[in-house]
Amino acid sequence: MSPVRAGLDRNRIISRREIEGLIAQGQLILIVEGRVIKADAWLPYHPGGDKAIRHMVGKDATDEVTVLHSVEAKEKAKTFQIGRVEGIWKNFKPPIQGGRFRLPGQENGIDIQEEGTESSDASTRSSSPVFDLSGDVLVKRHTTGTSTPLSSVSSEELSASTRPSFIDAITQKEIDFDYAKYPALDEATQQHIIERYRILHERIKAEGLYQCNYTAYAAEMARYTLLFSLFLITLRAGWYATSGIFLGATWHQLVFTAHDACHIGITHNFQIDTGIAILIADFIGGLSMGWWKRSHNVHHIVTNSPEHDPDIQHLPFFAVSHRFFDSLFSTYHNWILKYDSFATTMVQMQHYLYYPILLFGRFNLYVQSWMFLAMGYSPKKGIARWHRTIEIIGQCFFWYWFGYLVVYRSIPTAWDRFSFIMLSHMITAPLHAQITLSHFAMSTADLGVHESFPQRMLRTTMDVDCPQWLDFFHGGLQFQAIHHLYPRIPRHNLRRTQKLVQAFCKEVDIPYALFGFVDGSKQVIGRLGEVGRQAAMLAKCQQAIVESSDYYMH
Ligand code: HEM
Repeated sequence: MSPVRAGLDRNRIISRREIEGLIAQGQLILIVEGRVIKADAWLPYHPGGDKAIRHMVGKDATDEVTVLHSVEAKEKAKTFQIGRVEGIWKNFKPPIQGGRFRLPGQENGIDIQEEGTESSDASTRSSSPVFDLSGDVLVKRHTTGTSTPLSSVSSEELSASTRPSFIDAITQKEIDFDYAKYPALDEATQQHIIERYRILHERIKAEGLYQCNYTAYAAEMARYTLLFSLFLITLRAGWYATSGIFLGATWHQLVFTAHDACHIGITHNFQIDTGIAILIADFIGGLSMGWWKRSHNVHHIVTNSPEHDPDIQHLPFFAVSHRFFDSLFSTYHNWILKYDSFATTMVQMQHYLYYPILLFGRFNLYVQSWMFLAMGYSPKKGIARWHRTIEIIGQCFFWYWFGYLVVYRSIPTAWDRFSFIMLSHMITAPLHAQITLSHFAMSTADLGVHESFPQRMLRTTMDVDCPQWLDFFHGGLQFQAIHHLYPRIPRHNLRRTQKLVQAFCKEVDIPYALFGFVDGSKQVIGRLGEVGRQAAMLAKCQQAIVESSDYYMH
């Protein structure tokens, strides 16, 4: 890797137009604390993956880079500095998100894209529908308030109407989120939020909240050891179903520590924490730490964005926004999330299928892990280059002890093996519920590139209220909003940090979403039900169109 070339004046002021030109040429330019960073040479080495950087191109990435990195990593980013910018940087929309940029000398033609995606829930709300449903009948609504049944609409008008106009009609009234509750997106307001957020970060550091509570981890270890021992004892005793439950409970609990370690939130040493994460995820759990990091890092940066966040891309089973009806292109998977007839059927029933599907969530994670390792997505250079090899060894180890020694050798009958496998995997379902709970009911709108990082995190993430003695069950994931604001704070300090964040939210007037587990679950089921209802209406509309075309054709 060659950082920036020798003799370059790193403090040269680079104009906005010049930066636009560099990005148009395909360079990975981002801004960190007024420094212009060119990350091209670093990309193959980056432990955070390529997409994390690509989503920051053209943007001020100061807050994302600060909270996702160690101090040393942030210092390293400075070695890729090619210049500086003056004043407050106005974000471009990154190319990966559809931003368009003019090459040098290409002054006319394409407009600078700096306002962000317009295909949001918010923009959908503002467009006026042409068609609507009156009961089960598709009608054309007139501005006068009257409506005409579909059978009276001319065939030209029907064929001219596009699919999105139906989606608009259907989703017009179903938008759940009250955006007026959030601060305005003008520069002064957002800068104020950013300023207070950074001050809060300094306070968090000063109060020692980044220091890991190792005693709390000793208690965690004792719990894991107890659960794992109970799994072995009951297995030995021939109580296979009970044994499966204890193994599942061990996995369920261990995942929380893997999550902490993946965020380098235990020792804060990249290699040690990654080693802990690989031990738990691959060797003990059979899941790929690298797969999880790759998707989770992106999730932290583009939280709840239907096109970009893999954590809400669950078609054909779930759609948390009507925008999925448009068969979106996933920039994470690099494929189209097809909203086909199977998805149409599943999404209409998604609020009933939510919990049953979650029971099988862990099986999906194996598939994702193997795909990740087979594709060789881990960085091949730099500090993370050894991950893939050790993860493949971990997978072999897991299938040896779990698949061969436990399931094949220790359990005698096919039925006992089946019930052991199902129970051990299904018992981890609360974890999947917990992960989805924090985001599924929250906003999925794209409010553009001028929304600050803290506001976006708080708009897209909810916390779960629970008594302190139950913290072990939620494993820190109940403080998801706090965690999204400061992902590397050790888990056992999140409850203390919550108080500070609540005060910050009051100060900057951003609502802090906090629900009990039951209420939060109701919110999620409600959202899934609402989108499911929209899916049913869309299906009816499409059916009506097909029937009316037949009518006109004959
Ligand atoms: C040239 C610029 C960059 C450099 C030199 C850099 C360097 C590093 C390094 C050394 C690590 C290892 C963990 C650590 O020590 O903290 C890391 C991890 C990470 N980086 Fe960057 N980074 C850069 C840009 C970015 C950007 C723009 C983002 C997106 C916001 C990003 C997101 C991440 C994430 C999410 C991780 C965690 C990786 C993991 O899963 O362990 N990085 N980066």
